[in-house]
Amino acid sequence: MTEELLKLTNNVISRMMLGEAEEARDVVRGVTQIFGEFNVSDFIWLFKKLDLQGFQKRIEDLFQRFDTLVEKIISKREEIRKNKRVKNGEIRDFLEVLLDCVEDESLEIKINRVHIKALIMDFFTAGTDTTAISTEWALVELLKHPMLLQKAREEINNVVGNTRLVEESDCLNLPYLQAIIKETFRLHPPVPMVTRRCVEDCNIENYVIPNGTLVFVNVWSIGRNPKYWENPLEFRPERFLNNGECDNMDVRGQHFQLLPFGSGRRMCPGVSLAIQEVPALLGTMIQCFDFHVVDHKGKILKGEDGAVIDVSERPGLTAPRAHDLVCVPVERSNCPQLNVLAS
Ligand code: HEM
Repeated sequence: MTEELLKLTNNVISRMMLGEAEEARDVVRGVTQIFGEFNVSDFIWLFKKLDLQGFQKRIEDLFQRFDTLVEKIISKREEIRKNKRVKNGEIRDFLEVLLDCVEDESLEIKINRVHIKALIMDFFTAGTDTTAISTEWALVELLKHPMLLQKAREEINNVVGNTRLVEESDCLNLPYLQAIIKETFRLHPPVPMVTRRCVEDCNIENYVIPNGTLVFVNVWSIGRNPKYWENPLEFRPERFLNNGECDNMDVRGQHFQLLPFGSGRRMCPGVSLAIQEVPALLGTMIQCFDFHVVDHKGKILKGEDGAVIDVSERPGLTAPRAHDLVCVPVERSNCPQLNVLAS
């Protein structure tokens, strides 16, 4: 499941940006992993110039692989643009818009090929792993709590029915599904730490934080703090519901006890996309499939056994599961796709 979800979110971002599905998964996982690793040379001045853990070589290798991939895509598109006239009303992808900007002499802020590559890298890194991780954690929690899964399915069945798939536009009418996703963001924020650079000396509760300090906001720990959350380690989507409707706590950085997308002007610019993509994806999956989880010995876990699914995390810029989620999706008998085929 881990691999398939990453493939899917990679394809979504790739088709929006580049108009085609390009394989950047391995590079993206490599980048997010290296971001979170402890580099001795960053902390011990004497070792500053030594690359004791081989980071430099890994970074250069990732850079080369990504650069070759994007260079090939941009060159191919430039060739196509030479021979093509833009038609009115034509839907254009992100790369097309950026290449227009490179050619536009009148722009106040000029952008060049290096900027385009950086933006593509940024969006791949920030928008694929995060979305896949959120969906995977939500699915894991539902598999561990079959009653909640059942409730989510009933809601989908009542609101959407079984003649069509869940769509993004349905999500507003699926408060329980939304609560599941908020609860997943609380317990398993895909980006566990948000960083800020202190721009002036300040004093917080008698701690002096000098100008220039890099400050880490531990979003993961805030989401599990009993000061803000009742029984914080319990996965309970109901905490976000008020008389069956979504409460007013959102994930857009206004409620500081829940900051999966950060806050302020550097908060995640992909939030609007993510909060449509994750529920639509999770909703469709639980609408269409039952999942039989396979443990690390290859044994299929059923019923109560599902509760033992491992929930340890792997460190990095993002916080994915330490072990891939391996499960067998079994098509449900009243799956909308089957119904469409039968009619
Ligand atoms: C569930 C999905 C996602 C989560 C949890 C998430 C979370 C975050 C967080 C916590 C930050 C740092 C914010 C801060 O410092 O205050 C961030 C930054 C960013 N995100 Fe997301 N993100 C997600 C999806 C996306 C998507 C789909 C895109 C793009 C299509 C995206 C693009 C970005 C970019 C470009 C930045 C850097 C912004 C900057 O430094 O100014 N993210 N994201």
